[in-house]
Amino acid sequence: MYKIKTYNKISVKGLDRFDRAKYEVASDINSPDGYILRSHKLHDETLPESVKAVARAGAGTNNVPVADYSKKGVVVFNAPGANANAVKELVLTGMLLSSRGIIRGMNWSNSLTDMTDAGEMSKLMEKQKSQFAGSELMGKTLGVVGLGAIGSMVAETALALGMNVIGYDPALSVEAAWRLPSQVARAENLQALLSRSDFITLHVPAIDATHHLINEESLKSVKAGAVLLNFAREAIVDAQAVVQSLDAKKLGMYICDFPEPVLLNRDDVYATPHIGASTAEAEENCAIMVADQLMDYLENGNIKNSVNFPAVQMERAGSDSARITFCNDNVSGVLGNVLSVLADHNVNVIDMVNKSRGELAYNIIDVEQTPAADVVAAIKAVEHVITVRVI
Ligand SMILES: NC(=O)c1ccc[n+]([C@@H]2O[C@H](COP(=O)([O-])OP(=O)(O)OC[C@H]3O[C@@H](n4cnc5c(N)ncnc54)[C@H](O)[C@@H]3O)[C@@H](O)[C@H]2O)c1
Ligand SMILES: O=C(O)[C@H](O)COP(=O)(O)O
Repeated sequence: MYKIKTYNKISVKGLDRFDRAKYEVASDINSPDGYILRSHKLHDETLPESVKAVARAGAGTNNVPVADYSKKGVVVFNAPGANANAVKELVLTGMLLSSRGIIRGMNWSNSLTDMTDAGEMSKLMEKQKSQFAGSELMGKTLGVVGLGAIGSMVAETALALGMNVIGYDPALSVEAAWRLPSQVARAENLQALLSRSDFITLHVPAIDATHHLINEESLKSVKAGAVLLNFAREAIVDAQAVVQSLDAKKLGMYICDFPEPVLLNRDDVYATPHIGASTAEAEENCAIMVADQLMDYLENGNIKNSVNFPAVQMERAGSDSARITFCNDNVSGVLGNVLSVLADHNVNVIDMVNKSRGELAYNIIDVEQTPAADVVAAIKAVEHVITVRVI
């Protein structure tokens, strides 16, 4: 029986993927084999030794101490792209809200509670409406910082609305580059993007390199009146610097998914409470994706969409074969030494795969018979081996 501990509200559609004959799934569980979570922060928690994998039902993994878990051989999964459409739609909403007098206009309408005559109200409205006039998105320039799953979708939608789109992404993957519409112009650097954009939208992960990417210095480059949208992470933007720029009438508006005390009750800030991925569809997509990935890892050792381990998949060699998986420091000789252990114990290898990523290597070895406990112990004792499983 595998045990899965859940944190946060995980879609039932995802949890229902776990066959309850093989899995116990609960928020309160001892010695779990795996976690499924959303934004719950794991940095200050002790990880039980039983945990083999952590599945983040979402995109950002900055709430997981990934480097620390890598050293322990714990696989961290996420759900790339599974909530991208939800975020894209909210970014689009933010752009529309910031360019038209929607919120101020609605607030004004709702303030007319003393009026009882519809005709009078209509007359007043026609007289006052010019103060809520806005501008159109068509023809404006959108700068997209980070052109991954969300950034590329936002870029595509903006193009469809008749906007000009420029993008900046120094770490763009080949796969993401293929996805990108050819009309997206490339900005050489962040400053060039900021100086040309009417709207700037951020879609980068929260990592050291992106901490306060938008700060007092970078805000000097924005066009007067530009709108900044941050549906990525709080840490990417220095909110204090944003407020100063807004007060100086440099930045026009700040639309974000991360309220901070300094941002509250301002007409030029709209801050939603981290609801970018909070749609039924996105929650389902994410939960289903990570549940499937977690099960395939626990039952077969296969790894897909991990943020710290290489992608590794291998068909089972046969129904009566056994599978050994192990991860190790990515140094030479470890696989050879493990194979020597198997040879010394007359364990015949049928098929195997070995892949590495950064400082880690991961291996799946199918063997003719289930290895005895002393064989597993001998593999574990090989220098640089971190974890071993027989499944
Ligand atoms: N508000 C929400 O609810 C919500 C929902 C989903 C994702 N997010 C956040 O959005 C982020 C992006 O999500 P995604 O699904 O598009 O991820 P992704 O991994 O598909 O894309 C991120 C992109 O950022 C690029 N990048 C990395 N460092 C960069 C830098 N310094 N400058 C410019 N580009 C850089 C990468 O190359 C990649 O193309 C997530 O990491 C998460 O923090 C927030
Ligand atoms: O990185 C993400 O996927 C989002 O920030 C969503 O977070 P949530 O799952 O807590 O809504």
